Amino acid sequence: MIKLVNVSKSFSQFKVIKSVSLTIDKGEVHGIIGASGAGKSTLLRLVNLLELPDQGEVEVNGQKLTNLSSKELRRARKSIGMIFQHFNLLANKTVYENVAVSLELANYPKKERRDRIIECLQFVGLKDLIKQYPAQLSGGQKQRVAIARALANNPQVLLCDEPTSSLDPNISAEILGVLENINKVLGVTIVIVSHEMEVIKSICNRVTVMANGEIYDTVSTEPIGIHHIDKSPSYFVEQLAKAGEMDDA
Ligand SMILES: Nc1ncnc2c1ncn2[C@@H]1O[C@H](COP(=O)(O)OP(=O)(O)OP(=O)(O)O)[C@@H](O)[C@H]1O
Repeated sequence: MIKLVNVSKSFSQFKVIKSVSLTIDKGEVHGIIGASGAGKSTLLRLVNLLELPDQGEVEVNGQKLTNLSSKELRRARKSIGMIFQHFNLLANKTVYENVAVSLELANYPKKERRDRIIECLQFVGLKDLIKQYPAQLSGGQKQRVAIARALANNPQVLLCDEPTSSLDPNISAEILGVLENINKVLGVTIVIVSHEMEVIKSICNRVTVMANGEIYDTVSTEPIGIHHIDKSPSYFVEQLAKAGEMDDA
């Protein structure tokens, strides 16, 4: 599904990705974790050629992206969705229009656009907010819009760059639930960059650990499930009481 072969990338003189080879199979939820500056986001952006590699080959869905013309690359990118830590929504467009833009850019048949937009917003649980602007939404709702936008063109792969890092733990859990659903229900292969081990352990079945621009290891894992935190006031009081008991001990 995704194959990187000896991919390297430098910014100025600094080699950020050093001859990395990685294969991700169809249907995986693949995590990429590592310390800050390890090269996780750059590696993810190399998968859809948002960053062009200096060397090496990138193949997605059986197509060598590194061999394509810019027109062919635009077409190939329809099957690769992406979401970001800060959502990257268009502030002057409504929820509906944010999703519509992605279909317009892809020349999706005009007559079918409305149904497709509603379908995607329904999938992420936002059908009732189509007329709102991003500023009127919570962080979790903004990320859901970004997910709907990424899903609109029926991608085979969804790249997620720190998708929950701006969200509180409960909202993170909800977004992870949406991503898990996309993988299970729609069969989309997911690659998720995160510096949070809890996030990676919750839904990933294979994980690449990066260090200094290289792959330190890739391991198969059993997802432990998404941890929803109790939001009730009694839970907070209980936790504070426990902390007090530990201080007394
Ligand atoms: N466009 C760029 N121009 C110059 N340097 C860059 C650029 N993008 C990334 N870098 C540098 O490349 C290195 C790897 O960055 P990258 O964002 O891939 O790491 P990361 O593992 O995702 O880190 P973090 O978790 O902090 O986001 C860093 O030293 C970063 O400063």
